[in-house]
Amino acid sequence: MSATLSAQYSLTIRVEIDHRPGMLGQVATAIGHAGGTIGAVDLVDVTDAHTLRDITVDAADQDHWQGILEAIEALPSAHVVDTTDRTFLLHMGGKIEQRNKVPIATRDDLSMAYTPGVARVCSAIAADRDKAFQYTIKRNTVAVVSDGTAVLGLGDIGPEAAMPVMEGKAMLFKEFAGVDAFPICLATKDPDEIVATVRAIAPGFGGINLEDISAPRCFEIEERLKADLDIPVFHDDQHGTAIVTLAALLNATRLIGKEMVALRVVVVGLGAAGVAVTKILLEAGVEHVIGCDSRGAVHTERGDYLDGSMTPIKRWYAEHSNPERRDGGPADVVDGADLFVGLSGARVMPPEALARMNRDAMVFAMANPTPEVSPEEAARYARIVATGRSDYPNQINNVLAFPGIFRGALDVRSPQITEEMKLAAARAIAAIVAENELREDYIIPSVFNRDVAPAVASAVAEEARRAGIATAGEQIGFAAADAGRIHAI
Ligand SMILES: NC(=O)c1ccc[n+]([C@@H]2O[C@H](COP(=O)([O-])OP(=O)(O)OC[C@H]3O[C@@H](n4cnc5c(N)ncnc54)[C@H](O)[C@@H]3O)[C@@H](O)[C@H]2O)c1
Ligand SMILES: O=C(O)C[C@H](O)C(=O)O
Ligand SMILES: [Mg+2]
Repeated sequence: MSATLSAQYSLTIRVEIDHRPGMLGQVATAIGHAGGTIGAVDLVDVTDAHTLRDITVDAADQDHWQGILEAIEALPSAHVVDTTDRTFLLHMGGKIEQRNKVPIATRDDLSMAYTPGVARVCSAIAADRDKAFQYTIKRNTVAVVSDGTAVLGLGDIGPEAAMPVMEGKAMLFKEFAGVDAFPICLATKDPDEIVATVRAIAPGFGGINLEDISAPRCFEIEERLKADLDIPVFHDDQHGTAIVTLAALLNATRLIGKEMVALRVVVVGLGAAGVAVTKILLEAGVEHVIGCDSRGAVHTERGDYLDGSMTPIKRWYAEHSNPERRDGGPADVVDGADLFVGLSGARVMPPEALARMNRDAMVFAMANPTPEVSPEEAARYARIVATGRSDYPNQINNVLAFPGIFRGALDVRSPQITEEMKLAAARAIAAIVAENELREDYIIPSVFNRDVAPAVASAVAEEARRAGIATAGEQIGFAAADAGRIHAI
């Protein structure tokens, strides 16, 4: 079995096995021959005739599961009683919950936390709206808002189906930066309604993280909310991705010894992420980019540019890229490129085409959950390979950015996240990988590196102070989050 085994496809198999010596060994051997790897083995029940065991097995995919189950069933001494998909089990009832920070055990507790005492706090906030940051969850709370239209690379799957991803983002906010985040999935795709809804819920939040809202609506929604609200609004798929991609590229170019200005870059997928990545690369000094949407390379002589049917953001793209006005799909325009950036969908890039890239080629194939080209295949042609996948080195994922970005912005109560704050975040992520640690398979820190979010937070807060947009001087975040509670001062 050459396919990658993954905890994503971890199955607990309840097996009834004849109660005789060596029978468990037969089951284990059958699973091994079918290519599964065994994790935990638990004894559930024993009778004179049988043992009942739960055997946890990692597989490559659902077909592989089937093969493993058939291999067990083929044994005369064993019988599969039940199976549990551990990924679904983990999602049972959702992944997050709300918790209270103060006890409500006595009448006194109640009269302070709730009426009548709470009324004095309400009045104080009514007299000075700013006090909401001091006496409510606002100071540490972010809304993760999606309309379910561009969920990972799964596309428009609707708000209910988007919830597991948004709950996951909320977990990551809490885990890496102590930020309380709420998943909010909206049953509308209308930009006016989304903007009105987010504006209406904003009083309870210290920041708005837009997530998995498809292009081009995401650009307008973010711009309008930024203009309307006095708290940071950040579309993660645009800016989180851009920041992390730039961080990876800063280190990759250091390793191969090329300047940004000399790079020829091909970006495939000109949605939220692809456009934002292009913009940050241009800000960082890249000059030569070709972008491909699903109709091929974008340029100012393409039919939809000439007849005016191209969207405004792609018109901008056409005017800032592809100076030679090259035509064709990703496999055509990748000739002579130094960097391939994929932010489109599964397997859109034929691996052999990567052979026509320049020496020391870099391939960042970032579509989730399945990249544009498998990293194993890309590694045959490219010197540096990165994907959004967690089971391969160089995982480029926006989780390296958004927790620390919001931590830093909340800490200093910055009303916005500026371009300079994004660049500071990218440099902070890149700098986690020390000069002497840089390698082809280590251009970006692990998403589990606990130094990343604090480094990003302090770079972002520092930049906000430098720009004079920090409205609170004290860093309150990590210490308070570690203590599990934030005290009103
Ligand atoms: N690794 C990360 O951190 C990360 C971050 C953000 C997005 N992504 C991934 O990037 C992809 C795009 O996300 P998005 O938020 O920009 O979505 P989006 O819907 O805004 O954009 C996707 C774009 O890809 C284009 N596309 C689809 N198939 C294509 C093809 N064959 N050739 C060229 N273009 C094609 C679509 O037309 C669309 O414009 C998704 O797979 C997502 O999971 C990864
Ligand atoms: O959700 C992720 O893991 C990354 C990104 O936000 C995506 O939409 O793919
Ligand atoms: Mg996303």
